[in-house]
Amino acid sequence: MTTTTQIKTLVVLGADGDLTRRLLLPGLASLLGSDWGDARSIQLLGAGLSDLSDEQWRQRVGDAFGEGGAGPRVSRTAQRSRYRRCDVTSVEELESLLAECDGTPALFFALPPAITARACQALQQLDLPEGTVLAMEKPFGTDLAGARALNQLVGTLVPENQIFRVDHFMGRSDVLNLIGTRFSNRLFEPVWNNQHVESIEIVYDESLALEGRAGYYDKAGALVDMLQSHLLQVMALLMMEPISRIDERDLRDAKGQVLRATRLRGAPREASRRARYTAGTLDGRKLSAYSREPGVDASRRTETLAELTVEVDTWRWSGVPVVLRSGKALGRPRKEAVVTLKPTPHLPTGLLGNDTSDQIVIGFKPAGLALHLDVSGPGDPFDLETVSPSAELEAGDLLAYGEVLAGILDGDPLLAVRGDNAEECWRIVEPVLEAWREDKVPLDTYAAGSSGPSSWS
Ligand SMILES: O=C1O[C@H](COP(=O)(O)O)[C@@H](O)[C@H](O)[C@H]1O
Repeated sequence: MTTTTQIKTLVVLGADGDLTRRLLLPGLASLLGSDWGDARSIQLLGAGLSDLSDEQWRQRVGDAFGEGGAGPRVSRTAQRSRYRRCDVTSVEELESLLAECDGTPALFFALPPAITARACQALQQLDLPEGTVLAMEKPFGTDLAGARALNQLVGTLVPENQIFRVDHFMGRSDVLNLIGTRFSNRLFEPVWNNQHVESIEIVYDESLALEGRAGYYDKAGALVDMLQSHLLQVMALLMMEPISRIDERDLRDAKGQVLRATRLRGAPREASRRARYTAGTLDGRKLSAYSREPGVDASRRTETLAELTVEVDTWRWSGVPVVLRSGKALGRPRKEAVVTLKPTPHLPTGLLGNDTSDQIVIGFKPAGLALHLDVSGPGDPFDLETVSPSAELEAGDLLAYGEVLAGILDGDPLLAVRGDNAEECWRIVEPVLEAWREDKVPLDTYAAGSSGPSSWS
């Protein structure tokens, strides 16, 4: 179900922050420059603690818009946008901000969870215009109890379908491709179960290091930054039951069913690994150890590489290990979901088999699709070798944040994370967070630029 009121003003709370500049504004520019922008216009109102004049703000918007796509419509929105200095935890200041909105607003909280919660408490004192939409960045809360409390709080402000818990992976065409690939080809569904699948791996290994984000990252770590949010969403799309239609209810119900059935494959000691990078060389660039990065509190023991093995307890998936892994400063970036099939029940005697398993690989950044199959090799036709027919896929027209913003501004929560699903993601990782806090799982190390701890291979 979507809201019927049209959003007229996008209010960015935390407009002076890094996320707004790096992701949100370029995403908005890509949306305004698309067909969507032909039919719709939007007022942009930035709010933050910095003292910025409208002119300074417009300059920032113009620069960030330049990264998402220029064009007259895009520059017009930048030139008309306004900025207000605002303490978002103050009822009076929020009230004046809302009074400046033209028509129904979408409030985008580009803020840490604790400030978002305080801003929502302040909003409880105000009457929000009918149809107001609230959009919140990840992480949604900092643990299960926090996510539950935040869900209750935002639930007092607007109905669930007007709450957009943003996960930009859900706006990425290479991730949404999981739906198209799975459900528009007969090839995959018959083997998409524990009778045929041996294991699943969802990996997002990045060569990016901290990129000046210590203030946020050091408190989150790889597990919360990537697995708790993005990779569990990818897993839910990859493993959900076929849906009847692309609508928010079908899709979010199907994802929820997977998430509710997901548990760690054993105790955290067996089902999780963590590591942190030490000094090394990446793409010819010398990187210092994570612990020596400006803004890092070494005593916090934040991991920069996290791995979890989970299982989805359903008839379809029971017994299949699912490995989720993501890390920073890795020498061999690898961003993909790999479905490994079981060996055939019998290889005809006389056929010299490869001992590799068939695999279906769905690539993210770059988007792609590959199959690894055994076929007759050169020379002796009964001596098999592995081939990998593959296709590179084009990226979608919109940046991920553009896609996500389209949903927010149209009031369609299809790509947003529903409250119950956000809580499930915390429930899944909570035992690991606790075990890591209590140091029950060793913190391994790897050199920046390597492919991870040597003991992991
Ligand atoms: O949300 C995040 O995602 C990025 C990876 O996503 P991408 O679309 O930029 O490839 C990750 O680098 C960052 O740490 C995390 O906060």
